[in-house]
Order: sequence, then C-alpha cells, then structure tokens
Amino acid sequence: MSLLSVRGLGIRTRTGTSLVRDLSLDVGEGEVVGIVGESGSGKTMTALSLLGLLPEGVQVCAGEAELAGRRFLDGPRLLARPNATMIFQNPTAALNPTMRIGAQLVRLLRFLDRQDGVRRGGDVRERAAALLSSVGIDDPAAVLGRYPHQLSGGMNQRVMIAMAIAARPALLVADEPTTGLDVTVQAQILGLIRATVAEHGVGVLFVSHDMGVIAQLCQRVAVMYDGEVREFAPVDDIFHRPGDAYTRELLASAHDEPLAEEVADGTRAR
Ligand SMILES: Nc1ncnc2c1ncn2[C@@H]1O[C@H](COP(=O)(O)OP(=O)(O)OP(=O)(O)O)[C@@H](O)[C@H]1O
Repeated sequence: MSLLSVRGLGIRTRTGTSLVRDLSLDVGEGEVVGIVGESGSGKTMTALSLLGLLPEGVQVCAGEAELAGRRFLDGPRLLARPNATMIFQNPTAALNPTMRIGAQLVRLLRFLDRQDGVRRGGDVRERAAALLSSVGIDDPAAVLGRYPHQLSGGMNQRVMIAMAIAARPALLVADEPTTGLDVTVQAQILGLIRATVAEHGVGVLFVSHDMGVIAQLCQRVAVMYDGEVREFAPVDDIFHRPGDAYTRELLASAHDEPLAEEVADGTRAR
C-alpha cells in the first residue's frame, strides 16, 4: 500500500489560471520519489499543496490525497494536517535569523511535546543536541549557541533536516534542498536524506530540476511539464527507456551521459 497517494490534483490561481492539472502520483514507505521538470512546470506548487502551504491567491481545485490511509485533501478542502514536514531550498532564510539555533530547536521540541500531549523526560536542550548529532553535526553544543548567519548553508540545511525529522513525520517533502550548495556539501546532504529514509522509514517527495540529483536519490520519478505529469516511472526507465518525448528532451539538455552510466552499472546509491 502507498504511504502517500495523490489522485487528480488540480491547482489554480484565484483568478482562474490553471497551474497544475490532473496530477497523480504515489510514494511508498521508505521510498524517495522525485518530481523533476523545468522552471515553472508546477513542482513547487504541487509540493506546497500537500502541506496546505500554497501562497495567497493559489488554491487546490480538484483531486484528493491520502497519507498512511488517511484522506487529508479532498478537492479544495484540507481535511487534516498531514503528518508531513518540508525541507526548503534556502535553509538560512527558512530559519529565524534573530534566534540562536538552540532556542529554535528548544521551541520546536516544546511545541511538539505540547502537540503530542506527552511529557518527555530529559533536558530539552540535551534532546536538541542529540537531534543535531543525529544529522551528522559533530559539535552540537557549539552549533546550538550560533545564529543561522554564523553557519554555512550546508550546516543550516542539516539543522533544517533535524527540525523536519523532530516531528517524526511519515513523509518528508523536500523542495530543491541542495540547490545552491557546493557539490561536496550537496553529496553530504543527499547522503543524510538517504540515511534518514533508512533509519526512520519515511517516504520522501523530492522536488528538483537537477537530473543528476534525481538519479542519485530517487527510486521513481514524476516528470512534469507545464503543470502536468508527462511520465511517472522507475528511475532506470526514466534514464534508459524514457517513454515521453519531453523526458528525452530533459535528459538531452542535462548532458548527463556519465549519470546514465552510473545508473546502468549500479554505482549510483539507492
Ligand atoms: N504566488 C503565485 N501566484 C500565482 N502564480 C504563481 C505563484 N507562484 C508561482 N506561480 C506560478 O505557478 C506556476 C508553477 O510554479 P512552480 O513554482 O510550482 O514551478 P516549479 O516547477 O517549482 O519552478 P521552479 O523550479 O522555478 O521553482 C508557474 O507558472 C508560476 O509562475
């Protein structure tokens, strides 16, 4: 059974411009599903709609979505907050610039405790430090005392991922989380997402315009063009047997012969 199931999703502006049409996809437990496509194809709107985070003036107009068997989206109505969290492209902007990392994490953990109605033992600051360790931050005590602008983009992205998994979501939605990071840091963050999937069994919906990143991380891929899914298939099919002319165009423009070889010889991590 799918963890996330989206059927016939439609998104439009309040003035009637259609942004996404009849989009269907699903994500299994422990699976990373990519959404790829050129700028403006509707990837971000799709991701935001699933968390009830569409910008002012943009709304879901059709379709339904279920997470772990519970319907949370029914046409324009968000029935419940899905057990999903989001990782954004620009972590430094997504964090509060005026608060130290420790204060932000403590506030989040207290909020989550209240939400769960659970009184957890242990010092909340220690739990915050443990959370940072779990995302590969070697000196959590020092990082807790810093402001976001005092950390690198990659470090802030680790903090964002720590915050995203603190809520123990069933689904992580990541929108270009490695765009703008240098290649080495990008590889580390992708490794962290992979490790998170392995450890917590979450499903991931991973938005990217980068076919290379998609090849490294995803098991299945939805290719979007102009608000529609043109092809939804296993990553090997997308790279080796693309069924849609637009997918072939996207691959050609990515100039990623080496990546296709990686997929073929199995050196690509899954
Ligand atoms: N706040 C908004 N109000 C109205 N239309 C919007 C808004 N934000 C984006 N759009 C439009 O929605 C369409 C889909 O945009 P979206 O951001 O989902 O594309 P994308 O595939 O994620 O592109 P990118 O890779 O550049 O982020 C585009 O035509 C865009 O202009």
